[in-house]
Amino acid sequence: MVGPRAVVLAGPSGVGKGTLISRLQSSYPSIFGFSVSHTTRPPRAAEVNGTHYHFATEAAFVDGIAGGKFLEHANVHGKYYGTSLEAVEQVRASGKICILDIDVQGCRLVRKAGVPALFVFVAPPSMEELGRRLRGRGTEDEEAIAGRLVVAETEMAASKEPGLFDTVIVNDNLDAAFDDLVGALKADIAVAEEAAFSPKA
Ligand SMILES: Nc1ncnc2c1ncn2[C@@H]1O[C@H](COP(=O)(O)OP(=O)(O)OP(=O)(O)O)[C@@H](O)[C@H]1O
Repeated sequence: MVGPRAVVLAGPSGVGKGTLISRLQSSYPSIFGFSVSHTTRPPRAAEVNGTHYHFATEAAFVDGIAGGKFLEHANVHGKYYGTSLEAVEQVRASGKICILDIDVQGCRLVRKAGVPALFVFVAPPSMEELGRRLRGRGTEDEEAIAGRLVVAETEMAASKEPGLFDTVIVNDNLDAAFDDLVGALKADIAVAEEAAFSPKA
């Protein structure tokens, strides 16, 4: 089975990507899936290799980067994290739509790798509203919020880059944005529903 294409959600921090993703999952259980990331950080107590993360040594991870294994990767406080092409393919092979919540640079790499996906940019109604949401969430201090707002300007510019995003959804009213997202994914959801409800051979 080929399976449905992935959905890539990008957009400034605080725009509501996580909120939209939770809603997709609760409205369509068993249709969406997440790829299992690789990391070089040690497993925590209850974490299972291959389920929560693929735990890797730094040497193996660095080899993987050189070998083009990762669609995107980052080093956070000295530990590597990455999404492998194979992990995304595994979700697709299971018949689910793989959700990728990545930054604009990651989108460029996923495009370049030729991964079949719908590329969605989630935009705020305004920078003022984006700032309000970041403050309202209460998870970052003022300095971090200011930094995120600066990055957001660059991301907004990238959203206009020709051929990068298939659609831009403005998350003003959450219900309307969710309807737009589901509308853009209509055909993909139908493919995944077919896979979920047809008996496996
Ligand atoms: N349409 C909306 N109207 C008002 N508030 C919203 C809307 N969508 C999301 N929010 C709120 O904005 C805040 C940021 O949303 P969320 O955490 O989903 O953003 P995010 O894009 O996933 O951010 P990050 O990339 O930093 O994880 C949350 O407090 C959320 O409840």
